[in-house]
Amino acid sequence: MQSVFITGTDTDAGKTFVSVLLLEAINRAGFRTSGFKPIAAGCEQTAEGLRNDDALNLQRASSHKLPYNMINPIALAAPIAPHIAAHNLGTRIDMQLVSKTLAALQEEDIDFLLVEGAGGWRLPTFLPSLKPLLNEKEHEDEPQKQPQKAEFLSEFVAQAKLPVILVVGMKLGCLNHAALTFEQIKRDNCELVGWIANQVDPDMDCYAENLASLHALIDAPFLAEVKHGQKSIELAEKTLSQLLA
Ligand SMILES: Nc1ncnc2c1ncn2[C@@H]1O[C@H](COP(=O)(O)OP(=O)(O)OP(=O)(O)O)[C@@H](O)[C@H]1O
Ligand SMILES: C[C@H](N)[C@H](N)CCCCCC(=O)O
Ligand SMILES: [Mg+2]
Repeated sequence: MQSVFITGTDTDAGKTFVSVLLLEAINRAGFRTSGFKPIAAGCEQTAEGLRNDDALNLQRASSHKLPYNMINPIALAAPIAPHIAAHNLGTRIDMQLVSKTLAALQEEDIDFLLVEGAGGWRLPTFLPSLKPLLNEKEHEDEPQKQPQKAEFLSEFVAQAKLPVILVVGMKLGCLNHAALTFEQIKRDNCELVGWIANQVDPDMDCYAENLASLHALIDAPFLAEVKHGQKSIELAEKTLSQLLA
């Protein structure tokens, strides 16, 4: 099975929009797919539990049907940075659960697992700098613990050796975001399968020049261009075999 991590130049770059089109294209080519949204912030309370739109969209677009908890193990209600949402609940993001769920998914009978990040590449999963949790006072007399270090979702991607696809949300500011993200993925020793230009802003000035500038900035294969409102994506044979290698 091939697993791929979808990152973006920012939140709202179109990771979910593009992921759904990718899953549908790979389904059409006859492969068994599943989406995975390990960490989702911004959920509705339902009778079944917390539900996130990204995870539901990925679940719907997957040809291999799995229970919600496997598609989205960390579901946080507040639509804010996930580590802050967790902190405000007096808890922290359980990355062990994320790793265990990934391992379980990789045991499933599927050809392609698409893992959608949250926000951009350097999404924090834990930061020690937030003010102490309310119940932390009880532990004041305990010996000082080891200083805690910042943790990022990109570390999980590197540890799991997930190849990465970068979705560039085509809007003003994306050149800087794309260049920084590209450079950091390389510095983190992750494999960049390629990048996708996603036209989130239908009225972007000088779209063609911005696209040409991205080609100059990102030294990785250009996989696809997704126009605003595009309903499906055609993947080149080469791209399909690269994704499913
Ligand atoms: N090519 C497109 N055409 C039309 N609408 C788009 C396109 N790409 C994204 N959008 C819309 O832009 C919004 C943000 O896209 P999306 O939710 O996919 O971003 P994201 O990167 O997944 O964000 P998050 O960090 O919350 O996961 C959504 O309303 C989505 O439907
Ligand atoms: C709530 C939002 N739609 C995303 N799910 C989370 C975006 C987190 C961004 C964190 C940050 O880099 O500032
Ligand atoms: Mg999304």
